[in-house]
Amino acid sequence: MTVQVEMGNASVTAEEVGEPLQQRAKTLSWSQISFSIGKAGGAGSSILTSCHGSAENSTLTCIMGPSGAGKSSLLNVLAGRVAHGGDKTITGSITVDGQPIDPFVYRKQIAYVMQDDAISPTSTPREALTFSASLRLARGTSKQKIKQIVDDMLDELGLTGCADRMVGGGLIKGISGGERKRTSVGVELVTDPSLVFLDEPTSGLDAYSAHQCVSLLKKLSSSGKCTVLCTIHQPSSEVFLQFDSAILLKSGRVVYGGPVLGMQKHFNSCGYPVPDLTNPADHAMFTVQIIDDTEMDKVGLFQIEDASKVRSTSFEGDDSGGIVPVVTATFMTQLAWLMRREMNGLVRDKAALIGRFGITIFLNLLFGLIFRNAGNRDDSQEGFFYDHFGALTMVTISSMFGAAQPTLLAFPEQRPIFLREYSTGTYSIMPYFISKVCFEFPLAFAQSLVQWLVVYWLISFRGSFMLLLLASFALGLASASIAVLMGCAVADVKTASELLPVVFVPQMLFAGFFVSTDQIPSYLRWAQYLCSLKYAMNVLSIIEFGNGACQEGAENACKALLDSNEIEEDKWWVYVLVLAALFFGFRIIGARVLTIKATTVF
Ligand SMILES: Nc1ncnc2c1ncn2[C@@H]1O[C@H](COP(=O)(O)OP(=O)(O)OP(=O)(O)O)[C@@H](O)[C@H]1O
Repeated sequence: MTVQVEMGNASVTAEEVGEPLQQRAKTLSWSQISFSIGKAGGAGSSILTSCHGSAENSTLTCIMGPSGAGKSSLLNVLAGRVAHGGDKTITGSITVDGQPIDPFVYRKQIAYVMQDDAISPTSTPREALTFSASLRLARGTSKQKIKQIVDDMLDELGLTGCADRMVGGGLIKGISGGERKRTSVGVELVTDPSLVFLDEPTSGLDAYSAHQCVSLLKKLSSSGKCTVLCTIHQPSSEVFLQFDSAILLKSGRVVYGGPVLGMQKHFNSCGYPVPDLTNPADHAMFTVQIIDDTEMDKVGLFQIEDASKVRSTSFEGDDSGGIVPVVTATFMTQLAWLMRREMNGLVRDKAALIGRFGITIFLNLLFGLIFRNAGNRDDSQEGFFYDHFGALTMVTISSMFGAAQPTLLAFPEQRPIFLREYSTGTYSIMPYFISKVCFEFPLAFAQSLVQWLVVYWLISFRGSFMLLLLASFALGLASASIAVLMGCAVADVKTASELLPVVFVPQMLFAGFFVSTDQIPSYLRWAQYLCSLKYAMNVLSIIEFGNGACQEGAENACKALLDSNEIEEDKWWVYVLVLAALFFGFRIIGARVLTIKATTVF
């Protein structure tokens, strides 16, 4: 069957778009929704208690209430984005157009726009929407159709003027906050959802942009394409009156649920009338915060669900433990789109690129000038030998930080984007990591090449240029893997930066720079097996001080250096294998950490 639907100015068929476009705006109702954390019935464990309400077909509904009232929790429970199981208990009944649903099963049909705009800063709104549509619409949707859908959506969201400017974020200048929010909405809407949920869509926007944002949601819902439900903090009266319905929560209970114009009547009838010329939303928010729950019960301010409308429990959570995304696009399509985005990110974030190579050149020039000719002096003299070793040490340490630091600083910024996209089934973990590695390899190689071009002849290293370059390239990749794991595990750049010394400084202790391995207490020596710097240093020491490169007359010093750090020349390949294992091992653990996080992200 072909279903004809309107998409902005264009008319497309369900078959052409490839999505089940018979999904039109739907009515979502819920009854007796309770959500608790901790042992059932335990004190203070209840977050939502017997909540009821509905978001009627083609309407705009807001969930409001004081901070901690349970707005986001209710939205997440309705969206199936909070996992039942473990210490979380969710019960109640949810229906879509009268049919009971399990939100865990239904969640893919609900577009969910998170509070923070997790969009790639180097993408343009057009690219962000095209990326989402290409990976989330059904396979076989033609490029032409996707272009049409994206163009229409940009037009509808008022983004045509900035469609080809970068979204921006961090140090990258981009479109305004309101435009970014609309882009986030568009990224979800291109999948043609019948229910759209937004968590605090106006947060961080000025009064005008907040009004514009809600106007847009109103336009979307009243067009009949979708039903919109969002949480909101303290709306102005202009914003409040744009909503069709409001649900007011306090302490996880419903104070009011119904048409916005009925809220005033509810407060009037309970003895707390809205004064003239007062925003009813402000009055409601102030009133529920100054009256305690016992008094609210007494005066009937908490709305009890009409007994005739109470539905028996239709789900009790499936104890699925989290979201298991279903990816629509093929592996190659995912990889191609991710690679394209990585490429754009690399080329467009010029500051990051200049910083990375600029710092590498500056530091290595400094080492080169300080240790000038250190490799050509008489290594049989202890002082000269240690200058030579010191030069190798400094260059190696800078290799490690040079590769790890940019990754560590960039990854926490990309993490929320991954979590959003992975949890909505945009792509799976494998193409994501492959696309990252594909760009990291040439970048890390180029960085090592620049480094050794600067220092090799200035310091007069004795080992083979190519081998020294390859060893520090391997170190760069392995160190970046540790940074990826840290970036996967922590939520923000600040925490990542604070953790940097904890992870990398101990590596220097085990690498034999300051204390030889045989001096480290045996019960701590195991830690060296996790240190990429240690194994890279083993390889680099063999290349620079091993049999082939050691100066005549300095053989004893070279041998003592290798022996004291337990470096065996014929085991160089073992050290290379350990570096490869660390490279893969840390990345696999990082991927696992991220996917676990994505299943419980809400
Ligand atoms: N995973 C959780 N573990 C423990 N407590 C939680 C969890 N999620 C929510 N809560 C608690 O439930 C209550 C409601 O939280 P929720 O985030 O839903 O409130 P909110 O109304 O959206 O607040 P805000 O407007 O400040 O975002 C809060 O007291 C919060 O601390």
